[in-house]
Amino acid sequence: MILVVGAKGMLGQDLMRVLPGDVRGVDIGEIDITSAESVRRVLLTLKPRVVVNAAAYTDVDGCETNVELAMAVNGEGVGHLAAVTKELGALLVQVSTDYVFDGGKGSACGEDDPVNPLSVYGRSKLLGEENARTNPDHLIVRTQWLYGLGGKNFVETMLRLAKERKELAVVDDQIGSPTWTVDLALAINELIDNNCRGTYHAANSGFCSWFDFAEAIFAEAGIPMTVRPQTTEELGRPAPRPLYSVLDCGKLTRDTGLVLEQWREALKSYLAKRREAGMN
Ligand SMILES: NC(=O)C1=CN([C@@H]2O[C@H](COP(=O)(O)OP(=O)(O)OC[C@H]3O[C@@H](n4cnc5c(N)ncnc54)[C@H](O)[C@@H]3O)[C@@H](O)[C@H]2O)C=CC1
Repeated sequence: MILVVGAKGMLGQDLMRVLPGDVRGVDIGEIDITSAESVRRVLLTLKPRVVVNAAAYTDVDGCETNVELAMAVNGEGVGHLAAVTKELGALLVQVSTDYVFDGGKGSACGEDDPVNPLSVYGRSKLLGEENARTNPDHLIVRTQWLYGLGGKNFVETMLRLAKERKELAVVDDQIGSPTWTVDLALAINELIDNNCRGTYHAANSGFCSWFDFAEAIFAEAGIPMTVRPQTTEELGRPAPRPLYSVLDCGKLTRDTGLVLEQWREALKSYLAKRREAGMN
């Protein structure tokens, strides 16, 4: 059985839809990964063959002021999962982030590039990676700029703001790859299926700035909107972000044969799914 932890989150919901076979999901209410006792109880009862951890404290700016919570969920919580999966002889799949990098390289980051997180969130996720590795049977999947049904994300924020405004300022000096949670779930499935172990990058192909992404969202959704470029400094968010954090996903392709679709194609598929689901 595959157990998805954080099954009610944005990625968790798509993992539940995409992963084949006997899949169970747990989230807050049934498990609290910050508690070693809770993790032990749930995992020893269910005895999964694979645990995919999509649970996290994902409020990047919130992490700056809630350091203890960030470390407990994103760091130590993964340690509890690693200890019990190791005891069970189960694979632990840990979802991580481009924010473990500082974005200073200026070209796509490979799995073995040096890490240097700029934010509390990035540091907490890096601790999660280190803790995941205490189970030798682990898979760490770094991804970025996620959007999906049933989650707070940039696409939904843009579409909501479009109902209130005719003009928006969007950051144009952060570069990355917008990634649809369905495509990430497919990549995680391929990695598990191909018995891959260790660290992998998985994101939709191509890259852009948040500004480019906003323009694409409005163009594909057929919404007239004036988008103005803005710098990260002008926006002034609490947590520093890497400026160039494109992930090199070549290892994923070499080891599984999978190339994730171009980000703009994925965006079109997502917008079509939203329409099918009756969202506007
Ligand atoms: N959203 C994004 O743009 C990115 C997300 N990631 C990573 O991808 C993964 C999935 O992210 P999202 O789906 O956006 O997250 P989300 O915020 O939508 O969902 C997280 C889930 O974790 C659960 N959770 C929180 N604390 C918990 C605890 N103590 N015990 C058990 N469950 C708990 C929440 O109830 C929620 O259902 C996370 O590991 C995140 O760090 C990586 C890169 C970018």
